[in-house]
Amino acid sequence: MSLAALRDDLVPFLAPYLPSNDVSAKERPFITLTYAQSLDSRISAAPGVRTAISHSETKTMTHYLRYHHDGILIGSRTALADDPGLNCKFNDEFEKSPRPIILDLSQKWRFQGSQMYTLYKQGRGKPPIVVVRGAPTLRENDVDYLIFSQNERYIDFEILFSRLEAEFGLHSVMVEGGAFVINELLARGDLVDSLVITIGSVFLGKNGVEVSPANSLELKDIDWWNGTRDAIMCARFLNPKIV
Ligand SMILES: NC(=O)C1=CN([C@@H]2O[C@H](COP(=O)(O)OP(=O)(O)OC[C@H]3O[C@@H](n4cnc5c(N)ncnc54)[C@H](O)[C@@H]3O)[C@@H](O)[C@H]2O)C=CC1
Ligand SMILES: Nc1nc(O)c(N)c(N[C@@H]2O[C@H](COP(=O)(O)O)[C@@H](O)[C@H]2O)n1
Repeated sequence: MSLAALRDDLVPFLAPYLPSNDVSAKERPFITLTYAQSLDSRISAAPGVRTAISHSETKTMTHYLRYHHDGILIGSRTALADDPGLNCKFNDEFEKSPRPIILDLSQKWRFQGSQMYTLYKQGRGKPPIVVVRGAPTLRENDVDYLIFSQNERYIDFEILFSRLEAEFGLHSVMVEGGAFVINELLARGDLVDSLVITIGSVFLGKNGVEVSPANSLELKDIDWWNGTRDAIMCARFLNPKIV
């Protein structure tokens, strides 16, 4: 199904927070942390339940962000629970789809049979990079594997992002979730260049999957957009040092 048209005022609103076209050599990609949350800071109604929070206006905004990024990163539980497409439907410019990156150290998720696979085979999405620990137990066609040492329990995002730039030439990556990944990145403001949060006018309640940083955080360069049912906050971290 086609997306709703992008609201005109979203273009100047988002412009200062988008990756620049500067392709000079950098150590890591431009990182945008972006997700949709409820008023009570939940990103889904319950663990493993795909939950629509965004209005059609802000859904289109997400695809506009996808249009502007080389990669899109999610954790394995989001891949397994949501079976997301992660392509770019903005103006049906599927060739602008970002490269999906799945953090799946123990290789529980499969590309074959997924929505991403269907879209790729239809020429409407890109094949994924799967981040694994040790040699992949199963190598799927068209998947690139980014292999970390067997000893790694959790990957350091600084190293991951540098490798995505150096080995795959990704100059910009948007991190979409889920909660585990978002909370990790909220603690690594030094790695996040832009924060784009959609706030839906809904409460999801105590069973919902919560996002919240371990410590308080201050933001700068804050701007708000008001839509029919959602708001979007764009910002940067004020003191992006690990505490
Ligand atoms: N509303 C929204 O914008 C979004 C909502 N969601 C929702 O989030 C929920 C899933 O969130 P979670 O359960 O928190 O899982 P998650 O999607 O954050 O995945 C967590 C898993 O990712 C891997 N991982 C994360 N960080 C890692 C690291 N540093 N190194 C190695 N592996 C790492 C691990 O396997 C970990 O168990 C789903 O219900 C989904 O619908 C997901 C994305 C966006
Ligand atoms: N922006 C946004 N709003 C919501 O309400 C959401 N539930 C999400 N979820 C994220 O989008 C992925 C689905 O992508 P496709 O539409 O299948 O391409 C989902 O896996 C979450 O990462 N995002």
